[in-house]
Amino acid sequence: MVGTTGKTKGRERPATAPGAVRTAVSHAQEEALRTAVAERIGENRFGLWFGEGVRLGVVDDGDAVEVLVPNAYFRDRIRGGFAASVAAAVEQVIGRALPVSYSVQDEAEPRHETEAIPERPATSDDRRPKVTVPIPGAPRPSTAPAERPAADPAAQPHRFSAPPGSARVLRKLDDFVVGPATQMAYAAAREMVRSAGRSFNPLFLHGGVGLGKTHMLEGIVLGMRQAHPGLNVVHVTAEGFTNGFLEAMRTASLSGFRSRHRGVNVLVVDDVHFLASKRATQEEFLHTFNALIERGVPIILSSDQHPRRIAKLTDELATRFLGGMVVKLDAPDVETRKAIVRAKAKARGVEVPAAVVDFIAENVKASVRELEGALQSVLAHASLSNRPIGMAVAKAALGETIRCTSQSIALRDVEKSVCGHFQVEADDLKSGSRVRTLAYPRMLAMYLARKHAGASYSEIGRYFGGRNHSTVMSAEKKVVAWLKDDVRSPLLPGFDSVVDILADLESTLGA
Ligand SMILES: Nc1ncnc2c1ncn2[C@@H]1O[C@H](COP(=O)(O)OP(=O)(O)OP(=O)(O)O)[C@@H](O)[C@H]1O
Repeated sequence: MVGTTGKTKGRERPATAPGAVRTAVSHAQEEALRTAVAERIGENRFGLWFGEGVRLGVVDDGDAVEVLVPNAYFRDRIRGGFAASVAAAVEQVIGRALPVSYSVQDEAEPRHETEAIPERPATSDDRRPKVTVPIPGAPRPSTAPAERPAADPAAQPHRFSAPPGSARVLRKLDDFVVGPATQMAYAAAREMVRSAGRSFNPLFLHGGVGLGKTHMLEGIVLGMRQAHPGLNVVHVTAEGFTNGFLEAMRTASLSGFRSRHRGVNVLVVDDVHFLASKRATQEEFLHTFNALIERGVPIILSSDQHPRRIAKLTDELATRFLGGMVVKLDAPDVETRKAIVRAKAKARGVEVPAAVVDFIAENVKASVRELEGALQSVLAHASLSNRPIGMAVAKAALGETIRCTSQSIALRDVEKSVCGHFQVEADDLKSGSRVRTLAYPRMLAMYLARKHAGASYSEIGRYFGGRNHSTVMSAEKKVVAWLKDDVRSPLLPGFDSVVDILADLESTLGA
């Protein structure tokens, strides 16, 4: 049995051809269509616009062709720029002209049922797309499948929930580019897969946005299925779990909800920070967690915060999350960023000159998602302007982004980041209070503002409560001294030292 809940983010190629929702699509036919389009528009453009996330399929019993794209931008660009080439390719491969429709993946109406934990109620404020994984011809099991060996695990994408955004191939651990900032998390993920939770349990991954947590969870899901084919791996988001729980309460079907979650062999939960402040769901999750841990079921969790820093998470849950292995993913260093850009370009079948790789990696630092976006932007510029991928195009594509990024690490960002981390109000941070819980964060804020916002001592003093420049200078001195002595800090639970706190704040700032 599987769950289908999740969030929408970076998409990969969908697990199932778009045509599968209307009719079984021949893989060979899709490949032929892709080749015919590529021949017409050239490999580079094809790699850019028809690579990851775009599918071509004959649908409606051979009477139409559907191009399934990841978002409206792609739809407009492909339809606007390549409709004639697609139509000609269709005529060549199918032997006659067929109408071609362009659908955005998340907007495509699912027409084929999937096996899924029916746990997501449709609510009016539910902004996330309904997630279904079409399985052409697959029988729909009415109960959780018993553990059974799979002949080819990779060929059974329906046995776990496709997460967020969904009908797409899960990302592999092998495609995760490892650097010093993620080495430990990566090793832990591999070990979790190898030992299926016997070395430690749970595994809790945390880190800032777009740093690869979901990618790693997906890699674990795939790895588990390959290494332990009989296991029932369920992958949900905390939001999905919450919605499922609320719906089960509303419809008096709690026992079904419980048996679905407590009967799994591996539970993977993304974004557990979503449980913050949700007392009843936390209570339910705690019982699920306990039941699984007692049976030795591997649990893998991700969050944007350390368990101790998830606001309003009960102590019971935080303690349990801390009971296995807690590992942080940090922002990649420049060499890793270069390796990531090279890997992403290679995956698209595009050659990017070393100077352009360096330019992107040296200037886009905040997250891997932004790095991917920057590469996409450079490739799109080159394609749309019919120019080779070079420094001129890269600068034109990213100049504005880079300018905005450096300007945006401004005082208010520092303030926001510090307030968020220490959970204090901006007004209090700027107040005259000297209590340590405010004075220490204020000093760190001043230090960061000096280091990253390029502001003068006086500007910083004025901003943080109308203080004079000497206050800022002495705050900076103090923080430098803390760093030098590697002071252990009681300031923030979950962090050992001021170095850790600052590293975390700087990664939030994208510095
Ligand atoms: N080290 C890496 N190597 C290759 N790709 C990566 C790496 N880190 C992140 N990515 C890619 O960056 C994108 C964003 O990653 P992902 O969605 O896993 O981030 P996240 O940490 O879950 O973000 P969020 O907190 O917003 O949920 C994905 O396309 C992912 O494949």
